Amino acid sequence: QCIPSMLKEYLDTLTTRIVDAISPYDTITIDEKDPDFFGRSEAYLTTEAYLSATCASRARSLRATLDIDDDRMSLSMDDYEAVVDEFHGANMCWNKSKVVPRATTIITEHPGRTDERRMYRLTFHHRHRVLVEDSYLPHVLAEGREAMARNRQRSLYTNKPKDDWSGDYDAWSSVKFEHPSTFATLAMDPGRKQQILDDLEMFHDGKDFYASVGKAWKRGYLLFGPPGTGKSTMIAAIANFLHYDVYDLELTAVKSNSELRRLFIDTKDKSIIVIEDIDCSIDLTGKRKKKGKTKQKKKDDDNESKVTLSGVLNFIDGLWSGCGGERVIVFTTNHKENLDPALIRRGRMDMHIEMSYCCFESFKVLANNYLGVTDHSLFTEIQKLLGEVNMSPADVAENLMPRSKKKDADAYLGRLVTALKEKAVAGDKGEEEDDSSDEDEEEEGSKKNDNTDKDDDGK
Ligand SMILES: Nc1ncnc2c1ncn2[C@@H]1O[C@H](COP(=O)(O)OP(=O)(O)OP(=O)(O)O)[C@@H](O)[C@H]1O
Ligand SMILES: [Mg+2]
Repeated sequence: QCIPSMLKEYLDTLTTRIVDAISPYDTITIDEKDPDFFGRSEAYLTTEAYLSATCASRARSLRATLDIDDDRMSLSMDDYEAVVDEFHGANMCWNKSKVVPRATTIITEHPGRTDERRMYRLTFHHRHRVLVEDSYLPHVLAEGREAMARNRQRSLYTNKPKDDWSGDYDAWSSVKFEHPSTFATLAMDPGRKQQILDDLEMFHDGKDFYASVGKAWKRGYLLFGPPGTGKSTMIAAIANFLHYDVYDLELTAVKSNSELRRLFIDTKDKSIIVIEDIDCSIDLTGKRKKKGKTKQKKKDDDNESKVTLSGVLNFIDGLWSGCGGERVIVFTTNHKENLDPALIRRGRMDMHIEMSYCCFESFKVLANNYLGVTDHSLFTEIQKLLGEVNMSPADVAENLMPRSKKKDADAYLGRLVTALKEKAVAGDKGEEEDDSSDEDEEEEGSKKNDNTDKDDDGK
């Protein structure tokens, strides 16, 4: 403290030069404070996330933090700890240190807040300099961002009516997204499920590919099928698989195309934008017959919403869709045939996924989910009945739902057999669930279909 600051600076510089001259190691420092903003630098947070996800647990002394709304503690290296990360045969040594200001002149209202500055310092051999700059640091950045995306609390957003918007970023309101559905618990044809997973993985890791072919980094999925076949459940499973936020767009509350554009611009990256029951949300086609419509639908039509088909098409893949990246757009409908072909052509809705009545493979997933049963003497009979009767996975699940803590598989499977038999006797092929008495030609497509893997591609 007695050394004048100019002399100290000179001594520091001299020391650094001497060390550089004799040491074979290079160092890179990543500072906690962002020089341009208050708050912590992105480089520091990303590095911390990378180290926590990869090698920080090897440190003996760890620091635990709990963010507001978080359910579990996150662990990172404690101050003055060091860990070694191996990358392509080279040792990357990470230290965490902190600088404590010599004298605290400001006493803040928050006693816990100090002017301490933490930093990560990466030390590596000089011969790995190119490797570090060209490969290791980009690797740390990419993996760190991925880890941050995995750890963050995800949200479910819904659009507010325009009158309630205030400020610049208030078009959406949100709650925590905590839906438990996953692809493991989703009942559908295993081959089709794998295709969807592969497609999602390709999309998720496809940033460079999309850039190389000059396409905006987004993908559209059309989920269609009768009620209770798992369309909404699939959306939650996709969100959990990709670790994305969900924007549930209520199209009937949007009054104009410009409002729609503004809503789109206000969505963040790594998100799924969902429009459920797109055919009921708005009359986009002009083709739908009016005679069988319910009162509610008629009222919606009378509202003369100014959102037009071209507005929605622009929203999906107009120029504006290029702002930001990593967006998945999902439409659901019970009646694919009512949608305008322009709306669902490939490039807009890239993959058409039919969710159909419960097949035996789907039933096995549900039996395992609900009863923990993978085989049973009633399975053969159930397989035969499911081949004859259309029952939605929602109805099958309801029959398998345990009514007490004691899971009596015999009783619940027996109940399902009875329900299937009753349906078979009634000659009910599932159409009673279909509220579309007004539809002109109802195709066979939405009827019994064990081959859930058929879509327009013939996939
Ligand atoms: N394929 C499925 N796998 C697992 N559970 C399912 C499946 N389909 C339906 N279920 C169960 O049935 C309930 C209703 O399903 P969901 O809301 O996903 O149907 P939907 O296809 O979106 O129906 P709607 O067309 O009426 O919106 C869910 O809560 C879920 O528990
Ligand atoms: Mg639904």
